[in-house]
Amino acid sequence: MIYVVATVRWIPDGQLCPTVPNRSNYIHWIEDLLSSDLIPRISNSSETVRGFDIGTGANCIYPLLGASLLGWSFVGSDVTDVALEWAKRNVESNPHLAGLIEIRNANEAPCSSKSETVAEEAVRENTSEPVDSVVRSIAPIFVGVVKDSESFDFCMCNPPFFESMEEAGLNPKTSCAGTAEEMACPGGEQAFITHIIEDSVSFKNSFRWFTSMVGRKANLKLLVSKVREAGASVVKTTEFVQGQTARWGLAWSFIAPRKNVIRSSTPGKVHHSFMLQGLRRGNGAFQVLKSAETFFCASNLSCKTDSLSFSIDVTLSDEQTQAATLDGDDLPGSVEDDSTKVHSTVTGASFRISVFEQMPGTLLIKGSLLNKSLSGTFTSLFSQLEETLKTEFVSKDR
Ligand SMILES: C[S@@+](CC[C@H](N)C(=O)[O-])C[C@H]1O[C@@H](n2cnc3c(N)ncnc32)[C@H](O)[C@@H]1O
Repeated sequence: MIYVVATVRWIPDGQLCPTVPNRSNYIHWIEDLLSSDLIPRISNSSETVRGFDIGTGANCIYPLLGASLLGWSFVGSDVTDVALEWAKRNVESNPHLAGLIEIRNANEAPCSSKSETVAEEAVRENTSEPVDSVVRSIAPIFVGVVKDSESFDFCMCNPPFFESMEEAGLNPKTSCAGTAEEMACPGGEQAFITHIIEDSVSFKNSFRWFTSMVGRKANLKLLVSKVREAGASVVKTTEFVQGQTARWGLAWSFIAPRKNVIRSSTPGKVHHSFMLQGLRRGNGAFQVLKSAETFFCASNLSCKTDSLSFSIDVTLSDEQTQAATLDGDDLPGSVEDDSTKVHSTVTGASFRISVFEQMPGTLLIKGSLLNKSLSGTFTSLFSQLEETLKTEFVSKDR
């Protein structure tokens, strides 16, 4: 089991208390985006994945999760003194991660103080100005915060979703603890994310992926069209469901997609995940890991279990690989250019299953194909594993 080896120790009274499973689903979606071969990497990017968290909040939850789970480095921005001060405290209270996380004040960006005053007044007065006019009243997102020479693999954002605290209070699907600055901004999430989209055009070469969480499905549709109007070359969306709360993920990029990426006819992905929620008493990551091992051994697959990292490397023998290939499974995304096709002799296909504890009683099970072959076989085995583990460990009344 990989514990979330970061502590969010400091959250002042009234500030947003983060629910971890939804936050880590967003992180893992970004991980999938980064590992997809849809768009190339930014050429000058280093080995360590670098992210920018817009509105990191007092809890600094995304940088702490991303750094502890995946070793990513982050710049986290915010605009309120409370958020900036407490985010720094949270980073300092995790000395093993401190070198990976930098907190920046977006209000120190040029021309921000006037905008902030307008924005704060609008939230206080609960004005419902048209989105386009309030967008300009939101403090800078990237301008003056991202340095000229910098590049990031992605940005992420959990935006202030509402126009006012009254609106936040009316939404039964929202756990509303949080201050006005955290939860609301003039124009709500639509204006905030529109601001990110507009800024992203000027910073198109500084980020590989721009992403944001979206709280309302109706806004998602609208924002997708704004992203297209802005000239993005790739747009992706997803849905995150956690208990009663649904959120959506929006991602876009201005980098040209790889030319002639041909998907093989076999459907399959290189990463899969599912959650085990409401584990029966007495069960935890260790029992789930052992049960997953038994499942693969029973299918005559070779397993190497690492109880320290709570992962299993599963390998198909050459014969099993050849048999699956003959059954029609192939490379998930063979790259073809005009003149050459990449052929591959598939041997010893393998994948890794990892068990992460999200919170007591909730585990995230992740599967990653290690050598990108036999994605169809991997997909099918992973969905059988999901069914087996859910039947064994999760109460039926959930
Ligand atoms: C909903 S909270 C998210 C906090 C944290 N990321 C989380 O997921 O719990 C939104 C945050 O955005 C910050 N914020 C508002 N305008 C901003 C801007 N222009 N740049 C950076 N942060 C901003 C707020 O102060 C608040 O901390």
